[in-house]
Amino acid sequence: MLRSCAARLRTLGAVPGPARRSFSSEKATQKDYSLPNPSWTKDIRLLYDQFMKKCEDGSWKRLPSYKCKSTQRVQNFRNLFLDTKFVEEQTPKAQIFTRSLEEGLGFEYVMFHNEAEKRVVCVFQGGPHLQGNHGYVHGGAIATMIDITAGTCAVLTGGYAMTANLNINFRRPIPLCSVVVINSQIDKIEGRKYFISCDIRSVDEKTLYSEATSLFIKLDPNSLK
Ligand SMILES: CCCCCCCC(=O)SCCNC(=O)CCNC(=O)[C@H](O)C(C)(C)COP(=O)(O)OP(=O)(O)OC[C@H]1O[C@@H](n2cnc3c(N)ncnc32)[C@H](O)[C@@H]1OP(=O)(O)O
Repeated sequence: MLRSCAARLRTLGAVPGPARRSFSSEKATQKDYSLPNPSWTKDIRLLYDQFMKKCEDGSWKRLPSYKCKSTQRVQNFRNLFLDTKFVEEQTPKAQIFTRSLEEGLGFEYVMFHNEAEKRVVCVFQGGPHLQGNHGYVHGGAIATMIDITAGTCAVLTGGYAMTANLNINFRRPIPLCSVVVINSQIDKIEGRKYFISCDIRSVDEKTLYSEATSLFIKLDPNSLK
């Protein structure tokens, strides 16, 4: 399975080689990583197209994704919650964890948000550098994807929030390089507490790979002090 996966990535030019073009850090920060790239398989492209169709009436929105964010929301977060010295010294080097691997080798995904339904759906293709057991995606990588999908749902609904609790049942192993759909939904909001459930299914929805419940706490200015 891994060999065919690597061969496919080589054919597509996604495996880095000595002659591979490297982006300057400035360009890398501006590239939207949630758009199709040559490492995307037929399945992820198909789902991408289906969700883009759903975006046409405005009920769903594709969420752009960058290695480093410099939006107003991020600036405000830094001002509210981070020490100035830390921001100056550390944040220029910072990158979003799930965008830190080479194209096609790690986390390939695109998220869509439905504001009315308080849902975020993530279409995810786990590349060969996410291996845990042979041929399968590492549980930590699965947890990461559940966390950012549910976290995005919390943040888009309520503002700055952090994971306080995450419970996952891993039902079936996810084959490396396959495509799965992560569906997250806000179940309940109690004050600053956002209870979000999540499941991961195969493209045909027949296989349930994982299910999770989570608690996100909306940050207040004293949360991180
Ligand atoms: C778009 C971006 C997507 C990002 C997705 C990625 C998200 C992450 O990776 S976050 C990283 C992992 N998480 C962390 O590091 C968070 C560490 N924890 C913390 O900093 C704090 O505990 C924090 C911020 C969650 C809550 O602190 P604080 O704001 O002071 O809230 P606190 O007063 O303790 O609790 C608020 C309420 O939540 C409850 N609560 C807090 N933690 C828990 C918990 N683990 N389980 C159950 N209840 C909890 C409290 O009991 C309290 O309830 P009540 O109001 O009824 O008394």
